Amino acid sequence: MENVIELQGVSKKFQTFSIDNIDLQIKKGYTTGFIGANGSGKSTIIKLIMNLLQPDRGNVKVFGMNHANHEKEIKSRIGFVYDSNIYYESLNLRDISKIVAPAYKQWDNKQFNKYIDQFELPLNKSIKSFSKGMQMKASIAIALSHNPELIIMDEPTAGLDPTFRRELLDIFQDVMINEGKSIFFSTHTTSDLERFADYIVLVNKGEILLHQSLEELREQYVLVKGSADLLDRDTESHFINIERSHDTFQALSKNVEEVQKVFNNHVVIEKASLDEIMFFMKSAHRNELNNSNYKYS
Ligand SMILES: Nc1ncnc2c1ncn2[C@@H]1O[C@H](COP(=O)(O)OP(=O)(O)OP(=O)(O)O)[C@@H](O)[C@H]1O
Repeated sequence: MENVIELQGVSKKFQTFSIDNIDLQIKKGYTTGFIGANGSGKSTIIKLIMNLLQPDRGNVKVFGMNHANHEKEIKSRIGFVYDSNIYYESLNLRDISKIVAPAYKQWDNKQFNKYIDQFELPLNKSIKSFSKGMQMKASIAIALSHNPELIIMDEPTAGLDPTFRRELLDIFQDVMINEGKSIFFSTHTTSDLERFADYIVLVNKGEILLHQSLEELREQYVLVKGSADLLDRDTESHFINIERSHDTFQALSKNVEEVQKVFNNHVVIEKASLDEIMFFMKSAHRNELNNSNYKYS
């Protein structure tokens, strides 16, 4: 299967944070949701993909090309929505569209005006008078109006009200029906992903903890709830991570058959939500870092 984004052995070190030797392949024609706690490295990885940051080591390819030799072509084929306003604040949308349009061979002014109408944005007011949600809508309208093959977004639904968020997801779904397009976006709103992502990438402390199809995640991961006295060294080994309260526990497992065999019907087994998978894997990773013998997958 063809990849639109490929990171090979990519490392980037800041003073207090580092990404160390990561590999990541994002498949063409699918929506991939990028999740992880605050400060886990999502924006940094997106900036590396967009060449807004350069890796200390490793290789970043988009559409099979390196930025060093093909930056213009790569950027012209990407619709990029960044988590803060990258346009001049004193300009209005009419001015911005005039500046942006010539940069893209495929700019579609009719489509742009359609989005501006649909998103109820004013063309003549300066961007600085826009609310955060309006700024995000403006970025999305611009990103979608040059017929990009790949849409990369850093928290596009942040600051948007639930009604518009829903509308926007429908727009992205429409865009995806157009064969061959790919979406890669970071979010903290996992319910959005449960509705329309094909693949999920989970990052924690600059490491990719998980990259799987949403369908597989739904099938494999279960949340197990039971009485704490069922736990001992052997039974605990069937879990990725366990959260204990006084006399009960909740735990994440990837192997429902094993759990059923070990605990019979003494535990309750439910499908794990993305939030639960994220929570338990993140703390399993923390335990693993504290105790290098612990293995969570
Ligand atoms: N230019 C920089 N210089 C130094 N440190 C940086 C720089 N950019 C990011 N960091 C640090 O890298 C870490 C990861 O930040 P990043 O913005 O990638 O996280 P994130 O997962 O996008 O977070 P959030 O969900 O809160 O937006 C943070 O600790 C941040 O302070």
